[in-house]
Amino acid sequence: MDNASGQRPAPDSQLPASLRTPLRSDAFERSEEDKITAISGHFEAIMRELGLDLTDDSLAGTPRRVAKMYVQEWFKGLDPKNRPDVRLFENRYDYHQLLVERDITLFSCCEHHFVPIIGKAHVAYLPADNVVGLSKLNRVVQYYARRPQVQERLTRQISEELKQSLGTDDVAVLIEADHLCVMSRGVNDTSSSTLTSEYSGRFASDEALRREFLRQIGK
Ligand SMILES: Nc1nc2c(ncn2[C@@H]2O[C@H](COP(=O)(O)OP(=O)(O)OP(=O)(O)O)[C@@H](O)[C@H]2O)c(=O)[nH]1
Ligand SMILES: [Zn+2]
Repeated sequence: MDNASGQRPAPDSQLPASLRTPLRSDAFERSEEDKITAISGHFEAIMRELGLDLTDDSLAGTPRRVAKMYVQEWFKGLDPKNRPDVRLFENRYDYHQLLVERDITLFSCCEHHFVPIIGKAHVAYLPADNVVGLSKLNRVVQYYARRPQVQERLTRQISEELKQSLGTDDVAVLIEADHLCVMSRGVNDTSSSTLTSEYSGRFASDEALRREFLRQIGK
């Protein structure tokens, strides 16, 4: 998504500085293929250091598989070219009540341990002059999730993007997620989960609206 001058937008320039994912200014100067080749070499070094035999036919392709997974799947939301184009439609039907998109699949990666964060996002808004194509809500969640993340920043990035794209402050975001860094290592707690929320506009000021949102997502 290059701008009119043919330049790639700076990463996260649509967000306030405090909400941007920390990225260097040269983050996207190298091609995807160059990144995959370099990461593949680094991952091969990790495997060698662990003592694994890379001539084994099952392990031989792993460094490149991991590198492709990082660049093209797990972390594709770092690259501004993958930011979804949020299509709006004129609100001809005058629908101004709560719209909730619940149970959006969320797959992210803990930026402290590089292991998965798995959960659900629930988003809602009050349509004003425009309504949004529903799938774009899922796409916004996925774009910001597919990065090294902490759940708090992810929640606020989604909220900020939706407010800007939908042209309204009346937005709610709630994320419930399991952190594999908590479940599979460290405290090894497999029953706890983490809930974060961001309420803006009328969701912040109107408790009944907030309760209705929570009721609709089964909370
Ligand atoms: N606030 C927040 N913390 C997170 C998130 N994901 C992981 N963490 C925490 O990040 C912290 C990193 O703390 P450290 O003490 O540096 O790391 P650690 O020694 O691996 O910590 P333990 O997990 O307690 O073993 C841990 O407490 C993690 O649970 C997140 O999304 N938000
Ligand atoms: Zn972690």
